[in-house]
Amino acid sequence: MRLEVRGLGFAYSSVPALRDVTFAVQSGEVLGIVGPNGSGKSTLLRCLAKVLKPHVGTVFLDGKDLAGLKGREVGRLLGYVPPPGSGQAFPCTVLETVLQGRRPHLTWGVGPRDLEVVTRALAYLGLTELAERQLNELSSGQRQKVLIARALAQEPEVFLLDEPTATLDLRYQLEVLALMRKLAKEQGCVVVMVLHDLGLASRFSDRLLLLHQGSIFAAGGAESVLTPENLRVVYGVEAVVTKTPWGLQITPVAPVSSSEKAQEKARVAVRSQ
Ligand SMILES: Nc1ncnc2c1ncn2[C@@H]1O[C@H](COP(=O)(O)OP(=O)(O)OP(=O)(O)O)[C@@H](O)[C@H]1O
Repeated sequence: MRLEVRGLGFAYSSVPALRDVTFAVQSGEVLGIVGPNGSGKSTLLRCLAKVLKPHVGTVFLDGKDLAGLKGREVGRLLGYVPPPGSGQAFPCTVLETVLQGRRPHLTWGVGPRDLEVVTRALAYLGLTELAERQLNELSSGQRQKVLIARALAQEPEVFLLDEPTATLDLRYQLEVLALMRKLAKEQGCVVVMVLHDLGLASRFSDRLLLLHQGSIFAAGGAESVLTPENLRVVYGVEAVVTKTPWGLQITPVAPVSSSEKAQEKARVAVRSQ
């Protein structure tokens, strides 16, 4: 599987949110998307998930234009986990919600293999005991786990996860991100995930895409993307970046004043010419 994005652009009404975004992710790779609030991360993921239609540019899945794929086919290929707090909790139980993940695979109703996949997904996220509970009776972290379990049950080739760990406790942050790496490395899935935690992003991603005002500001390995210089320009913070055996540790020290930020931007622009 190869997910390729060429010249993608999107605007809400006439306000641009993404400009000329181009990248590709191969089978077995984990791509982390990072960037400050409003930089376009969720919009990009929603374009990849076919929730939004890009105004320009194309998303290809193994060379096929995503725009031309039918719902069922998209459901078998793409597993999308929306960001925490988006959308409403429907009047469904946990089990019913996770079973929805099997829908693109069903022909004659739910079979033993579907139940096996769903049972495994529930167990993996520690949800077995909550299977009969209504979704709207859960905590936000528990609800997030249900949506991740639903994507697992879908057994897609591409996982698109928007802040999957934002509401999870420490253990499940690690469990979910380690599982995504395992699915990429052992089953050849493509994993694209938006993460605000730059330390976790550096640890669990093969490559990072740093978005700034709707465009790709930097792309590549964590050490080349999460430099103090890039963090200063894009996030507007002075930060100390330390290499650890568990990825990079980013310590924000102080905000950069707007005049310093403008000067730094100009310096970077001159250097990149
Ligand atoms: N439904 C919408 N209508 C109008 N503008 C929107 C809408 N959703 C997002 N935007 C705007 O599009 C831009 C990109 O938003 P997006 O949600 O993609 O950013 P993000 O990087 O995911 O931010 P965050 O880290 O805060 O989740 C922002 O300027 C935002 O205000």
